[in-house]
Amino acid sequence: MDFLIDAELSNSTILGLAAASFVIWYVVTAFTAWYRLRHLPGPTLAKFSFLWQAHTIVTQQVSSRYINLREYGPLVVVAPGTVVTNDPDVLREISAARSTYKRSFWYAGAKFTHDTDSMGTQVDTAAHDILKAKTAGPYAGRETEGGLERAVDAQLVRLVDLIRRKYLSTPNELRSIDFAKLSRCFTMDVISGLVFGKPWGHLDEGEDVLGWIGTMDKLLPMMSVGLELPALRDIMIPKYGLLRWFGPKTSDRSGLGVVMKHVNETIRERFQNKDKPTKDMMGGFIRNGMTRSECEGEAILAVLAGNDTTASTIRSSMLYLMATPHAYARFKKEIKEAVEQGKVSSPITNEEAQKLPYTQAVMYETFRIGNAVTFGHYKVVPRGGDTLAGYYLPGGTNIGHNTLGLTHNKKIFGEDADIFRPERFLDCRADQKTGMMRALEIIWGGGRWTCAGKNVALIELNKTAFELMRHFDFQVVNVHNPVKERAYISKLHDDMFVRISEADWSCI
Ligand code: HEM
Repeated sequence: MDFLIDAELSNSTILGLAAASFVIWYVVTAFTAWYRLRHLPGPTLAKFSFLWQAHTIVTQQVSSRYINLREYGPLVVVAPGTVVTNDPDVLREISAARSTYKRSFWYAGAKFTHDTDSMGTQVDTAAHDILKAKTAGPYAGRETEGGLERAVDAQLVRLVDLIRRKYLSTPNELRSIDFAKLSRCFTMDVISGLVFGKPWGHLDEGEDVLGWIGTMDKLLPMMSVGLELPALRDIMIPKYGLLRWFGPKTSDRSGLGVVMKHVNETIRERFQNKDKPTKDMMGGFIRNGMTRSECEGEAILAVLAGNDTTASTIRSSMLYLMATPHAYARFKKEIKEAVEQGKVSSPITNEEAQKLPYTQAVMYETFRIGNAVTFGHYKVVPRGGDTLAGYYLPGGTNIGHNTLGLTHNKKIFGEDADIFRPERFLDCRADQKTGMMRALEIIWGGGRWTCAGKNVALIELNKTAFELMRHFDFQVVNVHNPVKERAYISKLHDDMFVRISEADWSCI
């Protein structure tokens, strides 16, 4: 009996000791984190705890809170040992070609499988650079039949055709369509067509054929919280972490596993038929010596990074145009004149689009205010520390993009930075325009970390709004709730119902 009481006592003593150790550990680490960055501004809770970020994401306050961080200045503490900036010069400096900043472990948190790293999740700089070099040609369109532009054009033609077939409204019939989904179908077929030479078929009938869209809607919120909490990353990502047991698998009946299975089977066939080279990105990856597992990782990354980012910007362009009558009319007028004067092909070429001032202003204003990326992409301050924007940052500090803050930075974009006004790129001094363009440029990341799909995205953005407005007119169906937006590490949209009708030029 005495023996049992002793055992109970010692068990509760052990529990008590463990709890006390945890509290001491937490207090010491929280104090140390605060002490190291005590000279920097930021929300008080964020200086001691990751709760500020977790709360921001879970309560859907990413957009408002990250934009309002501008009140604190260029560098703001958002979590222990973690700073974000809305200053494009700081971002340019840390990502410059010769910079010694490395990626933080945050990037590894975006892994879907424990044993595959892609260029997007690889935190070792040398290993990242090797993958970047092997994928550079394919991403530049050097391996694509007819080049990147022809591949985008093919999907644009299918998008216009799908709208004519299924979604065109007339005075006698309202065919309301969720443009949030339609825009994702378009970018999904662009990227799958580029990677595999044949689109997955989202634009055949406007359906989420592999279930990717629905899966990402569920996964992104969890992924966004997981990325920001180091403790969670530490139990998920390592070799024997939870991802190994609970991550998506090709044997799954739904979700990401289904897409992975499809991707992996296509790649297996490619490797079995290596003697029959193909003119697409995957063919290029294989010719550049990438292993099967590397090809699998890069294919999923391309779909992940290349789908909703661009789709989100495209639907923002349509939404902001519909909500801004003068911009809608002015854009239409430029389209009408360009077509009548024979200045543009069908579809418009990238080069032609770049010569149309208002088309460019709409594109850049949408890229600014409707950008899909919000914050993150942390790099680590090298040992010895660094001084940025006048603040000393100790070595080991994570510093990341506050893209929302940057795109709403009033010092760069003007006092009315919170509204959509394409004219800001036209009615301004040359130096102001240069400042705005330089700020937008770093949204893609800089140096070795620059977005690999930037050229693809810019081609899509240059053409899509122009072609849609050339053929059709758009109207918001639900004016009280035009769209449901959720912001995580990137933005998600649902229920953006629009009425699309044949373009009516009589009032332009
Ligand atoms: C509006 C559209 C897009 C935006 C705003 C965007 C933005 C970004 C950003 C901020 C990064 C990370 C930079 C960093 O780590 O510092 C990135 C990386 C990446 N993006 Fe994009 N992106 C877009 C479209 C695309 C498209 C269409 C593709 C594919 C065709 C793509 C493929 C990638 C890849 C593969 C990476 C990883 C690059 C690396 O690890 O070096 N992105 N993108």
